[in-house]
Amino acid sequence: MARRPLPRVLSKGSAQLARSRELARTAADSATDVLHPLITIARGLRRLASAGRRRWVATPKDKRGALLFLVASVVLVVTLAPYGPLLAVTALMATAAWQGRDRAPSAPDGPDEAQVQRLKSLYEALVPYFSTAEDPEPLYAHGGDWEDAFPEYDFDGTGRVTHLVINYPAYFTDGEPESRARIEHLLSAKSGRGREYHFAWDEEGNQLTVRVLAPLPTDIAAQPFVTSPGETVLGFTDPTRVRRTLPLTHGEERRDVPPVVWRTGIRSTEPHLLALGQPGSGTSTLLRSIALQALHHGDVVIVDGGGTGEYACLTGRDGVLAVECGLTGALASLEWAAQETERRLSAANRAHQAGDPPPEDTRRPLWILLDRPTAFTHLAAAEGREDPQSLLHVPLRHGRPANVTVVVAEQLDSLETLSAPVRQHTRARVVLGPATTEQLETVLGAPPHTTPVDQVPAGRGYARLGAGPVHRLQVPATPDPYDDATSDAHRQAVLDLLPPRTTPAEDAAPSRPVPERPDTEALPVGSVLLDELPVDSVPLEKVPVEKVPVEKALPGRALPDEPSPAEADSEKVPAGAAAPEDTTAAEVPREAAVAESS
Ligand SMILES: Nc1ncnc2c1ncn2[C@@H]1O[C@H](COP(=O)(O)OP(=O)(O)OP(=O)(O)O)[C@@H](O)[C@H]1O
Repeated sequence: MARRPLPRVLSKGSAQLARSRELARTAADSATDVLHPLITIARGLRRLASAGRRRWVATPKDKRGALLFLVASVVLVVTLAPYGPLLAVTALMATAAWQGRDRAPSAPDGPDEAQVQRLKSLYEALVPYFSTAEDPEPLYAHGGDWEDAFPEYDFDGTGRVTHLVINYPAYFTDGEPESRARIEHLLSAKSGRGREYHFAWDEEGNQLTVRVLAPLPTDIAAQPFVTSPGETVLGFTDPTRVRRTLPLTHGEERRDVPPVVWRTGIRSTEPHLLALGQPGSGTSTLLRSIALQALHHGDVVIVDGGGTGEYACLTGRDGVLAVECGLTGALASLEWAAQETERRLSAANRAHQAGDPPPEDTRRPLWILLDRPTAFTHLAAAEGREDPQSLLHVPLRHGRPANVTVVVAEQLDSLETLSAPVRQHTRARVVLGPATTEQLETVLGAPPHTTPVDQVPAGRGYARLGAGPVHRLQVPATPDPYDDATSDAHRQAVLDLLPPRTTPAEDAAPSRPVPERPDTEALPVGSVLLDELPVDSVPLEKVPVEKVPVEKALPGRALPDEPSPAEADSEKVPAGAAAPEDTTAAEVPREAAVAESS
């Protein structure tokens, strides 16, 4: 996002201030140049005086008389000698100038021997890639001159390259991803592993700029972010691609960090998101972070296929319509969400035709957050029931004008099990945790311009909004507050963001009778059913895993004792059981449109 311009008065004032500062700086520089000899002599006199004082203090008291006599004799001789005072003052000034000279060792002009060795070895390593036998004047040749090839370089304190500009011949195939990847791999290996490098290819100028990226901050906790409605902070990134910053607090400290902001709603070009990662990479944490932000302005339905109760803290909170951990509940909630999307669309259409603004009840954002939906896919196939993913088709396809947003978190290995609409309509993408370049490219649709590192902290990865640039991403720490391993500060940060409970804890005791409810089919399309449901919850500190069972509230439905899908997965699905047809469809190419996060 472009920075908002300063008000005119302010920007004019600051321009004048900057000009005055510049003038003052120039005047000070000129004065320093003119007065430099005087400054040097004054510094020398000061040094001579302090040396004299030291000498006087160091002289034993009984010898001070003799010393004083010697000095007085010299002064007398000098005074009486022809031109003596003049010569003495000249000698004193010369000595002071010598003593007052700047003694700081001047910085070496070029690289030291070890640095030259590093640059030479990089140059030699690049020769096979940047030379050809037909080139009459090769820029790269064994034993050749590296200085023409590397016009700019910088090293850190340990002597490793931190910035390098590389000239390469025009015939190098810099338009081919494979050729680039080879060079990038070689440079990151030769410049020192364990760091992340950013590569900027200037195809016009035949120059490659390599930069070492500072690690992204991993200590940013969940907190209220300064964003507009419709903006969700996915995490934080480098300042190179994103010019906007968000003011954040970190304990006592305040700092500005560039965010990756995802825009949803009617004008969004990537209204739904897919987050993928290895187990434990932090996709559930990302979903929790999104849920906490979504609850500021909207309602949330959570479908948790992982079945580990990671969203229990949201159960019964204001705006949380359901937290489903079982197949029956997931199906009921998603069916309702599909109907609600249709209702909103037709209500908005009727209003458009009547020339009215969209009705109020179609404007409040509705978020459908699914964690590991493929766990339900396997379970549904084993039980011969409908795949919950098939119910996402309507919200995915028509969600944008209806203010319905779908976020899916899944494990990388299950990408193929995601249904075609999920892969097609989720144009905002996130990959967290370790991933190969091929996996990143498959999910994001483009390779990142940085090298992946071996050790990735939880919540670290890449994000791409539509066809925009690939950003490095660090998700803010938003742990499950009921997890024993969560630190007190992080737990409190999440608890502070939770909306109040809609259902008081005492009312939501497990013994509370379930009210009589009509069957969903009998309800008028769009009835807000879920937010009136009882919440099986007990006081915060006692209950980690409770859900809002839609099915309990629907007397018409059978209520089997459901195992968590994760368990059922392993128990009921025979190894190699085929998934339903639509879930094994070949990878649909990602049509991307974009959004720049900044
Ligand atoms: N952004 C983050 N900052 C700090 N810690 C994180 C972050 N993301 C995740 N973690 C920590 O990493 C661990 C795994 O996170 P999480 O449960 O979100 O991963 P996951 O991908 O959903 O894994 P699984 O599918 O196995 O549950 C948790 O202990 C969590 O607190």
